Amino acid sequence: MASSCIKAISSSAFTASPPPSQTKPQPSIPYLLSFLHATSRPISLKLSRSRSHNSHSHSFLITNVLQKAESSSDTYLSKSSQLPKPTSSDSTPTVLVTEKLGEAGLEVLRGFGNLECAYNLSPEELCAKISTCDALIVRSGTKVTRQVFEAAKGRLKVVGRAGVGIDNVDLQAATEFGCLVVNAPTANTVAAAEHGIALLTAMSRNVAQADASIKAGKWQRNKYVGVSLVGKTLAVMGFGKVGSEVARRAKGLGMHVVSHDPYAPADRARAVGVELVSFEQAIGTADFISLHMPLTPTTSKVLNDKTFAQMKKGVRIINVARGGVIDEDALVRALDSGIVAQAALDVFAEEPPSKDSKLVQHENVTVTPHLGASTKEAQARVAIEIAEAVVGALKGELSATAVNAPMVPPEVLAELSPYVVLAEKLGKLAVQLVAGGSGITSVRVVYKTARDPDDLDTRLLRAMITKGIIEPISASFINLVNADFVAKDKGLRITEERVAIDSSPEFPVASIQVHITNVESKFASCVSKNGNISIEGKVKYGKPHLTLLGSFGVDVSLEGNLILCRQVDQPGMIGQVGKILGTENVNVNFMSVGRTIQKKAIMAIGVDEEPKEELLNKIGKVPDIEEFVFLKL
Ligand SMILES: NC(=O)c1ccc[n+]([C@@H]2O[C@H](COP(=O)([O-])OP(=O)(O)OC[C@H]3O[C@@H](n4cnc5c(N)ncnc54)[C@H](O)[C@@H]3O)[C@@H](O)[C@H]2O)c1
Ligand SMILES: O=C(O)[C@H](O)COP(=O)(O)O
Repeated sequence: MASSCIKAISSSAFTASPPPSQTKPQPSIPYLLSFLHATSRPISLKLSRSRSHNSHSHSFLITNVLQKAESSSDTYLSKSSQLPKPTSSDSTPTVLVTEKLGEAGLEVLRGFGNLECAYNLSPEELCAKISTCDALIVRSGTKVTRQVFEAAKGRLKVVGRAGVGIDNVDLQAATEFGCLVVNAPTANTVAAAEHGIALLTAMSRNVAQADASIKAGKWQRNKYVGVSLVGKTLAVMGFGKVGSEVARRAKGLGMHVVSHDPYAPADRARAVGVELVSFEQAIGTADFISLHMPLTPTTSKVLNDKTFAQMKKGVRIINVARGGVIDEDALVRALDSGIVAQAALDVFAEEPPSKDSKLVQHENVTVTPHLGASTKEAQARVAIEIAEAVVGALKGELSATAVNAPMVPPEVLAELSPYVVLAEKLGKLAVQLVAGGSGITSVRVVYKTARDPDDLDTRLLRAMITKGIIEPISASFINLVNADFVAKDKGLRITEERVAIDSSPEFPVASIQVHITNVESKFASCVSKNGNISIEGKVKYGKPHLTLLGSFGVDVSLEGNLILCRQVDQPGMIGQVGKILGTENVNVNFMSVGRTIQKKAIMAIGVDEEPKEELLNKIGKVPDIEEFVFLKL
């Protein structure tokens, strides 16, 4: 039974991590140190202060006292060069850089240990070399696969991605092999936004085509008449770091800017003079569409035959996000039919694209080879940021830009592990209940527990709720280290409360509640009396269960996918829905009907596979089903 004692754990969770560019060394954490340095001998270190190339901050560089003299030179290798013999003594860390990195970052690395720059390595060459390296720094062109981690034989401790997207790093394998992955999430934002604007303006005035024509000896003034930007509508799809910077700049060009981002706070958009609209409204009204969402299962091929057909004839598309958000074959068809007048693309589903790609060769398409982050300034910032993050990680410091890491002592992790799964699922579920267009800014988490505050470390649970909420809608990867930083960056405030209950403290938490405040829901039944989206979960028999949805008590195992229906509480409802699922061969793994409130009930159905849209439509048409929602877990 809940006692009346409610103790606020933190009113704001966002005091821990400054932005990466201002990050100073954090106090070392013993278990992280042992995690990172499990296989190496202790290093004698001294701290030296150096001016960072980022004019806002100073940084501490680490110099190895014992090895400095012999490790100051680096080795540049090309693909054809002989692979080097191992360069490090046991105690001097070796950092391998496999793609062009700014000189300022290389300088930081030289000051730390052995530096090797070996560009254009084949996968085999990378695997052959990696067992001599403690850290690896890559950009988007190097695939850091499971084979690389296997070949590292436990020596590789850190992978640094000099940029945002880490789709080229096998995170699961990195984690399995105990290798920390860090990135530089903000350093190239402006560069990517500027490239988006460069493509927008170049495309609208046929700059690339006219340039090629004149170089081919032609003078085609009539052929390359362009279109004006002023007064035209630009739809920014994804109002995150890059999207909001593009919007700001497009406003300066006199464009009318709307944005679709189901998860962006409306006030942040309003501050830039941008209206958040639905997906259909955005693509249906735009003269130009600029893509800035991450590549996730939800955004994969989000521009396809069906969505191109909803666009204004003659629309123009810009993509500096990820190639996979467009169905490239469908784009060729849309270009051929004239629905899309022009496209300007920096990114491709496969990079580099094949030489005879119809899309690349299309006369109405302008392409660049993934240059979004490639300005001198951005590359200098990225290089310093990633070099400092890698050096910090090799020293065992917490990193604000870590994207994976077992940061909790194993015994605590073992005890919390079912609650960790529950926390992530609750976050994932809650975010899917938010109606598009209403940004999430405030989340309240309530833990019912019999434990003393000192015996319950909620950082991991909070991080997992944050992960569940943010990861499905963002390019960000969340863990204990970066959860608060990312949440703050996205304008999401998470507060925690502990409700003391009078029972055995054997289990860390009796239940976890997640309340999302000030949003609209796409499933009214999950809104509690105080107007919040409210859900509660418990661990039962070691498995996560949903136990409360708004004011309805339910009991549903959080596995597979979930269909929630609100219905009139009367016999025969389960049979009707079950029959529809059965006819379509959808396997129901559980079903539960929630408590009756004013002759209403909630039916929760767990299904293994994702039902087709037609099937869901059929459920929606069952008489006396008042609302329903499908949720992916
Ligand atoms: N071309 C380049 O060189 C280059 C450089 C930097 C970033 N990028 C790419 O640009 C993209 C954006 O990067 P960012 O740093 O702005 O990331 P971000 O996480 O700051 O922003 C992504 C935004 O997309 C929104 N979003 C998620 N799902 C959506 C959906 N279904 N519809 C609409 N919006 C959705 C999120 O709410 C978020 O606001 C990423 O794919 C990144 O990899 C490319
Ligand atoms: O994700 C990123 O940061 C960009 O796509 C840039 O990639 P790059 O480092 O290969 O230029």
